[in-house]
Amino acid sequence: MVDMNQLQALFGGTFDPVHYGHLKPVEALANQIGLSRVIIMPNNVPPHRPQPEATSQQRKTMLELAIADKPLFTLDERELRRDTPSYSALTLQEWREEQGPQCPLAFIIGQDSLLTFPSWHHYETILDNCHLIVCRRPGYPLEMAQEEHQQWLDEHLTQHVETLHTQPAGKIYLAETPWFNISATLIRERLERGENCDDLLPAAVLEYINAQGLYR
Ligand SMILES: Nc1ncnc2c1ncn2[C@@H]1O[C@H](COP(=O)(O)OP(=O)(O)OP(=O)(O)O)[C@@H](O)[C@H]1O
Ligand SMILES: O=C(O)c1ccc[n+]([C@@H]2O[C@H](COP(=O)([O-])O)[C@@H](O)[C@H]2O)c1
Repeated sequence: MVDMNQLQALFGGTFDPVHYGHLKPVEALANQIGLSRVIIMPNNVPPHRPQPEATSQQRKTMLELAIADKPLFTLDERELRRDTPSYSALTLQEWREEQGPQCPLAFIIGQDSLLTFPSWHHYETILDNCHLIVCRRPGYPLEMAQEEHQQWLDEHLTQHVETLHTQPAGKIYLAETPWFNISATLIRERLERGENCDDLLPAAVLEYINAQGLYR
């Protein structure tokens, strides 16, 4: 019998700020595939984008507020402790070394991140250390732009949740999570224009943003 509590999942991001498009698909995912815990990991120096508007400390505080009443989530601060680019390949290698070779591990990303994944630092090594679990995101194609990357994706795809719980790494799972048309960019733009964001992120996070005068 498969022990469905073995799989550990890390969810990395910039979270500038954290919003329902991060939290709700991952909560649905946890129910669908059986995750008792998701470890949220904010980056410090995002490798492929400009520096965030909020400081690392502010982004961490917003995450703490967002997950305070959600026991599914815990926070991992390892990337915040490094001043070098937060390369996922390095982080996941380190996590694998801590957890040992047999433990099933996964990295959760959104569909947009899958599309850029082949441009990530040493991307081909990431699947040596973990599975990739991809949440749906509206507005992004389901196919990779280049044929060779589509081939790479096809070679690693699995539709079997059990495989994620029994094999330590190496598979890509496209989860059928609900769509949320929310981005941190949209929230920053709306806040700059003084528009309402009540339905886009947790109230405690919004209160903190207002108290700090962020994204004005
Ligand atoms: N609405 C969403 N649906 C599914 N996945 C999402 C959504 N928003 C973000 N993600 C995923 O969460 C992870 C962290 O995303 P990130 O912190 O960059 O948020 P973002 O909203 O994309 O930010 P920004 O607009 O600043 O680029 C990424 O893997 C991303 O694909
Ligand atoms: O390692 C890389 O080269 C790399 C390139 C782009 C993104 N990432 C990671 O992917 C996660 C989602 O990224 P983002 O930019 O959508 O927040 C986050 O943990 C990033 O640090 C990692």
